[in-house]
Amino acid sequence: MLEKRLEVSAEGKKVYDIVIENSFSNLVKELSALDIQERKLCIVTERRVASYYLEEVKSILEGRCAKVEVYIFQEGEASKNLSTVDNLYHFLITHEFDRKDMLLALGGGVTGDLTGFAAATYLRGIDFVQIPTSLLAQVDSSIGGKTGVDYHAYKNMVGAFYMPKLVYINVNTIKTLSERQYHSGLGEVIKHGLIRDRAYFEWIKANKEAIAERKDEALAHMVEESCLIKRAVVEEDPKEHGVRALLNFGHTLGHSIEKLMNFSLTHGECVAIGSLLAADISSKRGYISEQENKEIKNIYAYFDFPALPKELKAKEVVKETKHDKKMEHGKIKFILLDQIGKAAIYQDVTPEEMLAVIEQGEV
Ligand SMILES: NC(=O)c1ccc[n+]([C@@H]2O[C@H](COP(=O)([O-])OP(=O)(O)OC[C@H]3O[C@@H](n4cnc5c(N)ncnc54)[C@H](O)[C@@H]3O)[C@@H](O)[C@H]2O)c1
Ligand SMILES: O=C(O)C(=O)C[C@@H](O)[C@H](O)[C@H](O)COP(=O)(O)O
Ligand SMILES: [Zn+2]
Repeated sequence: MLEKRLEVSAEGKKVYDIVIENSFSNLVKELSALDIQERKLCIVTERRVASYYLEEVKSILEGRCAKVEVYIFQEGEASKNLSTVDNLYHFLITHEFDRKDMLLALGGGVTGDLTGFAAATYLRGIDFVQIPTSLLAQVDSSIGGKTGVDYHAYKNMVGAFYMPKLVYINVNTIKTLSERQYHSGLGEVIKHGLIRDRAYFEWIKANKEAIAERKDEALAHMVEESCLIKRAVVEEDPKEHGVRALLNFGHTLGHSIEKLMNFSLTHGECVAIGSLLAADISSKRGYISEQENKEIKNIYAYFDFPALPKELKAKEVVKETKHDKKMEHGKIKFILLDQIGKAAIYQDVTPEEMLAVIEQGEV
């Protein structure tokens, strides 16, 4: 039985727990600590996740709170927009949700991001809980309070920093993910090793078969280690004034590709492509060695990440980076690797450097 608890603090005070288990058995106990007895709960989820987990989660909550409502939307990044949030607001209003009620985000990063944003803004803020079911959401998006939606395909353009009251992870839900979506989550997992923790990167390399086979021990270790890394960064810099930008490694070009491909590639796949390109720039600058760059390429190759789509025009990919949220006074804050396990922010990466690594066609 897996039972881990990581406290997430801000300014020295605990804000919420990340509970890592391998079932939903303790979900009610954890929610009861948030006084759900008198509160209405709205499970926000999407069709695919609902087909796997809604009945189980709903049935264990029924009778434990004032009422359980369910709001279901169409799965996929194309739903992460204001229109879905608008429909959710309408649902909450017509079902008379008030400030004491609570939203539960049951699903991947799309569900967590949009539910968190609705919670941040509905009635100027109601409580919400993250119940992440994808690997990506368990290791990354459910932690740290970045909530939001895409706006006309511009990634996460509208949002708020808004903390959940609890992150409840059932690691076993990873088992029902498609191969593609599982690998997508590994895009963020490898990022954690690259930016912050060489030993974790080495562990990923040494355990790649167990990771690929989704062995219980490998999943438990990977989710916990990534949560520890993400927690450390967001505790240090909750609102991305500094070090939190390192979590954006691979995202400057990754988000451009995600938008230009109209979400036909997943977020994690685009982050992986963006990470390989950022590693190439780091290598060309002599920050990491060719050998280190090869090690990075090998691990992404092992997990079969897609190549940069041929139909993309390098100039358009670079142009799109102008909409990055890390832009300051017209200068992009680009994350490069000083070494494996150590990333840094650079404000002098030129469009030509980005063009060169895209056009060299090695990714
Ligand atoms: N807020 C943050 O800090 C943060 C961090 C990283 C990514 N994100 C955002 O997260 C999103 C990507 O998250 P994602 O990859 O989870 O996407 P997602 O929510 O679309 O889930 C991916 C796919 O997996 C399916 N799925 C989810 N859980 C499942 C399960 N247990 N079994 C079977 N299928 C399951 C979903 O139906 C969907 O088709 C992007 O929008 C990205 O921008 C946010
Ligand atoms: O938590 C963070 O901070 C991150 O940057 C994590 C990223 O993996 C995530 O994709 C995030 O949503 C990107 O943020 P954005 O501010 O670039 O939209
Ligand atoms: Zn990401």
